[in-house]
Amino acid sequence: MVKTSTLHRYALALGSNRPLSAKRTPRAIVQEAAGRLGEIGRIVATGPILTTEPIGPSLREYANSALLIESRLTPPEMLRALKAIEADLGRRRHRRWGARTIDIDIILWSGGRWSNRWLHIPHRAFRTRDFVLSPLMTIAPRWSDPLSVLSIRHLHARLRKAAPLPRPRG
Ligand SMILES: Nc1ncnc2c1ncn2[C@@H]1O[C@H](COP(=O)(O)OP(=O)(O)OP(=O)(O)O)[C@@H](O)[C@H]1O
Ligand SMILES: Nc1nc2c(c(=O)[nH]1)N=C(CO)CN2
Repeated sequence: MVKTSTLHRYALALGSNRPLSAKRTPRAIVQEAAGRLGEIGRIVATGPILTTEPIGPSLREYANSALLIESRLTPPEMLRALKAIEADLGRRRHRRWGARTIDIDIILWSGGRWSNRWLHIPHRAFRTRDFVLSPLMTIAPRWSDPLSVLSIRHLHARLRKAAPLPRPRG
C-alpha cells in the first residue's frame, strides 16, 4: 500500500513531435505540459528542452525534456493525471510510436519500483533512450535506477559509449 499523504518525487519524461498550430510547436507544447504539471505538484527541477531525431517510424523531430515533480499523488493517480493532461493537450491514439502531440512518461519514483498491468516504474525502456537520459542527466545525474542500481549519469555514459548518437540539440 502506498499512503496518499506521503510526498512522492517523480522523474517524468516529456516528448512531442506534432504541432497543434504555428504557435503551438512541439517545444511550446512541452512547455505547456510542464505548466499543467505544476498544477498537480511542485516542480522541483526542469531539464532543457532538446531537439532530438525520431526513434521509430515517425519522421518528425521531437522536442524532449524531463522534470522532477513532488506530489502527494500515488503512482496510479499520477499516471491518471498524466493521461488527463495528454488528453487535454490533444493527444489522440495513433499508431504506436507515430507522431504525438505530447507523451508524458513516469521514469523514476522516490518509492522505487511499481509494477502492475498498467504501470511499470522504472519505465521499462528508459535505459536505452538517449532522448530521456540526456535531459534527465542535467537534473538528476545521481538518481539511481532501482533495478540496475546504476545512476542516471552512469546509464547515460553507458548508452553513449555503446551507440554514439547524434547529440540532441538544445
Ligand atoms: N512508467 C510509465 N509511464 C507511463 N505510462 C506507462 C508506464 N508504464 C506503463 N505505462 C503504460 O503504457 C501505456 C502506453 O503508453 P504510451 O501510449 O505513452 O506508449 P508509447 O509512448 O507508445 O510507448 P512507450 O511507453 O514505450 O513510450 C500507458 O497507457 C500506460 O498504462
Ligand atoms: N526522439 C524521440 N523519439 C521517440 C520518442 C521521443 O520522445 N523522442 N518517443 C517515442 C515513443 O514514446 C518514439 N520515438
